[in-house]
Amino acid sequence: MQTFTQFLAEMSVSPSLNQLLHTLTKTSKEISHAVQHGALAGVLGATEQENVQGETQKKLDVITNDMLKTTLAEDSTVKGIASEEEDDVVAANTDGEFLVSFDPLDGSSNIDINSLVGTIFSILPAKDGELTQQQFLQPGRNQVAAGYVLYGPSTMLTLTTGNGVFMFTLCPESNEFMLTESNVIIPADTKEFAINMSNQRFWQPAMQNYIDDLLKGDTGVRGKNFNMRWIAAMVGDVHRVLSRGGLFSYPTDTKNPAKPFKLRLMYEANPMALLIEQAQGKASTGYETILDIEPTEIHQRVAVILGSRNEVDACLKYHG
Ligand SMILES: O=P(O)(O)OC[C@H]1O[C@](O)(COP(=O)(O)O)[C@@H](O)[C@@H]1O
Ligand SMILES: [Mg+2]
Ligand SMILES: [Mg+2]
Repeated sequence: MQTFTQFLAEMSVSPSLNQLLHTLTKTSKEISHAVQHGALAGVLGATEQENVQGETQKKLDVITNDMLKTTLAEDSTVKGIASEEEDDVVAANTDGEFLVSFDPLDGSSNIDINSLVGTIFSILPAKDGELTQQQFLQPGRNQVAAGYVLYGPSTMLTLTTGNGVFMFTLCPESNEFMLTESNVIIPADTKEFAINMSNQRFWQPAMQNYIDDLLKGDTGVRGKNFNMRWIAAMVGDVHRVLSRGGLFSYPTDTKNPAKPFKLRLMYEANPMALLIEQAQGKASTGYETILDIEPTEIHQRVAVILGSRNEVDACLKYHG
């Protein structure tokens, strides 16, 4: 079984990307350790603060954000950082080649119930000149690498550098990520979907009609029964889709008219969309391919429909 270091050498990624990916994985091992200690370390529960998006920060949101921010700022390949938990972009090294966007702890509402959480990251090429938000506003198609680390029964890293999707499992004895799945391919068809059904009445008619037909099962136009799963952590739901297929969606809704979308483009939708496309799946907003969106703001939100390509196409037909 290959170690992560051996894998990167074989993939012949550039020395700078190799260095950055090692920084990210090293920090993720430390996060995994912090998450595992949970209540023992007194890191569960909320802080008194809100992030720029008006969400109450969990203690571990702040701790994991600081861990990644510190190690990435010390990495000479990193020019700037954008995080869910930072109002603005953070400058690192003037000559750095990369911009790193991340969700330090995805699914953080799961942390207090000892359920799945993860770290999502996206790496973009840096441009010349001063570090501003503008540098980050590149379509997801430009990502040089993307992935996530899932802190579950095993800690797993899922990575693409644009040449397929690879999964690694953290060995508790050696503390090394070991390659456990190569060239992950999502089955084109599925009988499983993931959506927060409690928002049903707030969706657009297209999504209401699509889900209605899934629920009718073999008595409806789809002619087959579907199962439903919802982990409430995108990282967990996308990991299941990559592992056995499925459709995952957080669609447009009118629950809070000021916030029609929930998931963030730069550090949730884009990295997951790259992994999904690299595994031969599909990722759309319903009207636009996620990786082709020209971002206008680092914290912007988008509707997300992703997974098994034939099922995503079936859903898109309802969107006209
Ligand atoms: O609470 P809901 O509506 O089920 O939403 C769950 C979604 O929110 C998120 O948790 C948002 O992520 P954060 O925990 O990083 O804010 C997604 O991971 C997940 O898909
Ligand atoms: Mg998140
Ligand atoms: Mg988060």
